Amino acid sequence: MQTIDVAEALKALPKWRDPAGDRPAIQRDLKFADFNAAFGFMTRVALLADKVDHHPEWSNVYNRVEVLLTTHDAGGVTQRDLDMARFIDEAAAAMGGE
Ligand SMILES: C[C@H](O)[C@H](O)[C@H]1CNC2=NC(N)=NC(=O)C2=N1
Repeated sequence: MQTIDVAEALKALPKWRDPAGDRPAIQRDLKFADFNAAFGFMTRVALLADKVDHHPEWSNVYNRVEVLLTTHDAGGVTQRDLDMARFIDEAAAAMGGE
């Protein structure tokens, strides 16, 4: 799949940033009211991720979730990451995350 320049991808995703690691990727850092809301968000995302076989790299500490998206096979950010980022933004909003 064709890769998309990270800076270009971020123009359409105001809540996301460039993690500036060793691979091209996009990242969003989220905070929820509590663990229950954070894990509810992760559950929503996990169900879609497995369905579409595109999985976030993420970590959770209590009410915080860090999500990184990249497409391993392509070695960069692709449309699949942008689609997942949009879903994540919707799921985060639904669970009161910001
Ligand atoms: C074999 C399987 O299709 C691949 O490993 C999938 C699984 N989930 C994935 N998730 C993400 N984020 N990037 C991938 O390239 C990817 N590849």
